[in-house]
Amino acid sequence: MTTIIDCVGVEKSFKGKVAVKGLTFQIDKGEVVALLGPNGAGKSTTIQMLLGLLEPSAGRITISGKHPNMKAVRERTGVMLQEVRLLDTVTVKEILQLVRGYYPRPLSIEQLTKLTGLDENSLNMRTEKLTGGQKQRVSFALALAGNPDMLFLDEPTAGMDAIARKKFWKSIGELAERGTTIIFTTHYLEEVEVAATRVLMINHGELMEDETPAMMKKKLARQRITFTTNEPQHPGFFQEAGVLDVHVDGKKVIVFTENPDSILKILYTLNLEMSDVTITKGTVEDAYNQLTNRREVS
Ligand SMILES: Nc1ncnc2c1ncn2[C@@H]1O[C@H](COP(=O)(O)OP(=O)(O)OP(=O)(O)O)[C@@H](O)[C@H]1O
Repeated sequence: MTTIIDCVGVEKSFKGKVAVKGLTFQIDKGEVVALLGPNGAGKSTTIQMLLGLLEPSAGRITISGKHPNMKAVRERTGVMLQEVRLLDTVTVKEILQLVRGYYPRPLSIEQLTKLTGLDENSLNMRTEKLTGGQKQRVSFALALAGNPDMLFLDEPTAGMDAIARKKFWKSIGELAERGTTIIFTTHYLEEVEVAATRVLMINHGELMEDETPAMMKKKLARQRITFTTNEPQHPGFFQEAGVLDVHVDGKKVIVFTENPDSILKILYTLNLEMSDVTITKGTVEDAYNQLTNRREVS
């Protein structure tokens, strides 16, 4: 594995207020990394430091051994930041051509439209006439214009409709298959399951977890056994070892456990009438909520 991003003991304070604390991680070529954390956790600040737009107050960031704002690094980097600002009075095609011109080996306009879903009609539109969704596509096309081998995406799908988001992650998948290294933030946790190979979880500016989405789910997510019964308060639901929590709502019971198979066997031995039995696997969202709640409480 080739390390591309090396972040060692990175800190950032704004007027004495700490936004990022002692971040240390390495990212290898081809990884698709989700940077997760609640509002204000320090994700955007971290991305801006990785891009060389903000200088760390302490610590060191190198990209393939170089400072992030060196030309050789910027030429290989594509960026979508939260706020989309485009030059006015030019057409989409003109702005794409302009930006392509900065790079030694840009993608063609055809490749860009294919990856981003921009159509002929929007290529000829002036940027100030674009809808929010079209602006997002242009912003994505601008990020890809230089044929980057590293992509930084800060909440790239915020404000996209469901179809646009699907198309976006399909293209990200294609880029990942070609070996593009991708770092993104999102508040849509299902996107983490679809796209990420690794999750870096940040809270209060500190790195809390560094693992795959599957590990995160396995380690943290509780699974649910849901059923309906005439005896929802039966002590057996509450007392079995391996039962983490029980919610009762009328006749409906939800048993939370990490081991649904063995708990289900035990529930059947109680000889109750149980119907509508379902097992729901934990999601990254559940895992994330548990993790955040746990940290807030502790
Ligand atoms: N330019 C700035 N000046 C002062 N404080 C800042 C600045 N940028 C960020 N902060 C503060 O640093 C902390 C981390 O902010 P950051 O934007 O990195 O969080 P985030 O995880 O990206 O949040 P969100 O999910 O809301 O985008 C917050 O307390 C924020 O108010």
